[in-house]
Amino acid sequence: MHPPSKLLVSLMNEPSSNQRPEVVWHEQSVSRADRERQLAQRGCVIWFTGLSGCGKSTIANALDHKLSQLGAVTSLLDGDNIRHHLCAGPDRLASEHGETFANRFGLGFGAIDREENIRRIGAVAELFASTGIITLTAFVSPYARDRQRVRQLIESVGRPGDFVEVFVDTPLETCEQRDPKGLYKKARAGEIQNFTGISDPYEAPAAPEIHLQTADKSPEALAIEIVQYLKDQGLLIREGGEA
Ligand SMILES: Nc1ncnc2c1ncn2[C@@H]1O[C@H](COP(=O)(O)OS(=O)(=O)O)[C@@H](OP(=O)(O)O)[C@H]1O
Ligand SMILES: Nc1ncnc2c1ncn2[C@@H]1O[C@H](COP(=O)(O)OP(=O)(O)O)[C@@H](O)[C@H]1O
Repeated sequence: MHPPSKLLVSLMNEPSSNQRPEVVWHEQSVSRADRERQLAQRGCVIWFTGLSGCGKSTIANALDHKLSQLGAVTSLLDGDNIRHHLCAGPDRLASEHGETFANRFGLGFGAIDREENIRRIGAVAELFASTGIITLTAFVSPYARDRQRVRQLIESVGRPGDFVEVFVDTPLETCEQRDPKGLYKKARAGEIQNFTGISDPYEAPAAPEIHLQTADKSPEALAIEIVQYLKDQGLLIREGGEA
């Protein structure tokens, strides 16, 4: 009886598909604590949520600037911008990737598309926070369950308090008066479907870490409220600079 050939032995030892080990997590030699020590700050996610036009991007930008002045290392992920690439819609994907791919991976504004949008950016924000970066995210993120899932991810990988939900509480009437992109007008005219606040729901946070009452307050003043919270919570280890 000839011994089995080397090829046969290797095939016999090849794990079958249902035995293939799960995706394995690789520990890194540089820890989160190492990175945060180097940056002299705690990685965290500052999650802005609110209606379109409520001031998320403006306030997040003002906060980003103030944190930068304090020497903090930050990143700002903005819904509109992210929907150009990572979470692009089918229209943006079709020419490069084809209709099938675009319809499968392109994101619109239906509930399940928003769920995926927030899931993706929550995962990206976790990667940033785990490298010690103070990560600002500005997304309508209208569904409480989607935001809660991101909170659970961030705080399970890090610790409670690493997810700071900022409710930018601007009344719908004010947002509609502002309407900087003319979207409310189009939504009222039925030209846009699933528009948050008009033809789609917005679930206000029940217990956000920061509830910004924006009426008669400048973006700068609102950003300072957030800086103060971060200092009070010990998330801004580094001091100095004008907040
Ligand atoms: N149907 C509908 N509903 C809400 N918003 C809409 C819609 N269509 C386009 N836009 C523009 O897209 C921006 C919201 O994208 P987000 O990724 O933040 O939305 S979500 O978190 O997935 O709900 C949002 O940007 P901001 O105005 O800066 O919030 C809108 O300008
Ligand atoms: N605190 C504020 N006071 C007055 N206007 C504001 C304030 N915050 C934002 N705005 C204005 O409201 C409009 C929408 O702001 P934006 O940051 O784009 O909102 P969002 O990102 O939530 O859609 C912009 O024209 C902006 O200049």
